[in-house]
Amino acid sequence: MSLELQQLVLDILDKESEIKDTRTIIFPGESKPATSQDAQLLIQGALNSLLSREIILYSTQEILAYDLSTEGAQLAEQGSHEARVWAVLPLKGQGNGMSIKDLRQAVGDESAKIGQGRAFKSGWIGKEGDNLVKLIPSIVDATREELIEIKNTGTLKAGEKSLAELRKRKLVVQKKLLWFSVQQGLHFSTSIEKPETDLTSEMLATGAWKTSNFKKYNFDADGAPPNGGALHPLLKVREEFRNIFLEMGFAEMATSQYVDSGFWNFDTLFVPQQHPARDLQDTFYISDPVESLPPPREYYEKVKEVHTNGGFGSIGYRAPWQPAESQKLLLRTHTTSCSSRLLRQLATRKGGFKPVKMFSIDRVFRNEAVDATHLAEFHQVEGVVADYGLTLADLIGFMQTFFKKMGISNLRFKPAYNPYTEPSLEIFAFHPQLNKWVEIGNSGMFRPEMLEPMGLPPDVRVHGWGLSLERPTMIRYGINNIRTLVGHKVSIEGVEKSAAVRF
Ligand SMILES: N[C@@H](Cc1ccccc1)C(=O)O
Repeated sequence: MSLELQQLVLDILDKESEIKDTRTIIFPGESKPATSQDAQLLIQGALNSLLSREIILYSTQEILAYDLSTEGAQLAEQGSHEARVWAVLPLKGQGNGMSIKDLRQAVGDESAKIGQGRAFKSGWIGKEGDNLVKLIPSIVDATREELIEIKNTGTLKAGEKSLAELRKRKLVVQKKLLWFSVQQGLHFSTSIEKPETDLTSEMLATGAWKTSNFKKYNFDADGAPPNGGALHPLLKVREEFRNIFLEMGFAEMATSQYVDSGFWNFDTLFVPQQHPARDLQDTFYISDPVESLPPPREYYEKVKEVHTNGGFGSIGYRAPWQPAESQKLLLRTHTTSCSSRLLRQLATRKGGFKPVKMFSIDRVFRNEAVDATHLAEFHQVEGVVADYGLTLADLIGFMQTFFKKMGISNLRFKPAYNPYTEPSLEIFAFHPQLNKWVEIGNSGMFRPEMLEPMGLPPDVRVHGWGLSLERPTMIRYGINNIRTLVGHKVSIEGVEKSAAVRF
């Protein structure tokens, strides 16, 4: 229809150079002009399309008009309430009149109620005893006539007063009527060419773009809403953890080294060089380059000494030291390598050691067989507190506050082993759906063998705790298979099930 209408408008404009009032347009196949508002809106659609190509110009004209309400439309059809009351009553002097009950039956409750009053006032009806009679043999139903006039013309010749009265009676409503005046535009032509909307590679290759007519870009049009752009669940949960740490007065530490040396990832943490976790099966070693730059000499010597011969009350591992182990390049297996760097910085900073609370949330890598609960790369959330005279009770207190802010208040701690902490505690929380205690993190007080070679004062205690970002994210979003978090969703039933019980 729009194309047909566009053509019609152009043909009229071609003949008459202007359309003053679009309500004069006769639609194809019709005999009368399309004066209705619906027709004008159709015309507006066609005009907009022509306007966008500057084929025409148009201005919008607006008038206030009146229309019948539902009740008004009904009265226009059946007659006003008062006329209907008058019509059913017998004329005075012919019989005994009609009882109110019979009147109600004849015209309905509403017409009987409203119509009686108005008919009395106009002197159309009167009483004969308890009954009603009509007083005059004929009436003019002015209300109905006015309503019909409004229906046909949108207004009343009789003027404002009658209109106001009908509006008060809620028989008519006001509405805006639109129509348009149209002129020829800059690119006026009577043939409608469908303009190109895209510049294609074919047009470029053939040179057709030079003569093509392109649709003007409409910078005011609302774009299609994109359905992407949401944050990944891991990022949302990371933000929650970050906020908890910030609320507790922690600052974020630097975690930029995905690739680190055996020295920072293991040696500084007093992880023995023969520890199974260093094994190729658990750690991704870098093949090119194989070696890191040499570690800071003086510190390196202290770390080596504590590993091989002990010190600070420790007897060390008394195992042969292999410098090559320290300089192996690897993908960090935990963010505790970053905590170690941070602590060494604190020990050597110019103004001397100051207590800190720091956290990190970042990616780590382990050479693990991928299954529903394990990935070869995941994220760790780690908190570290360094201060004078901290005790195990402080660590437990910190973790209780931290996990409470995550909505987990029922914690248990189990003695565990980390090469770099003593005592070490695994953190368990009660999972109400699984109805059992599940491990949610690992923690401990860093050993003197780790802290003292760094040069931290001997009465400084450091404790830390760590957990994965993936596990709480999976719980929060009801995800059973960790692979769902990193792309393709694998849903092998057995895998999903075992993942669910393992939390
Ligand atoms: N690095 C430990 C977590 C941890 C951090 C700090 C202290 C103790 C433990 C892990 O990978 O699980």
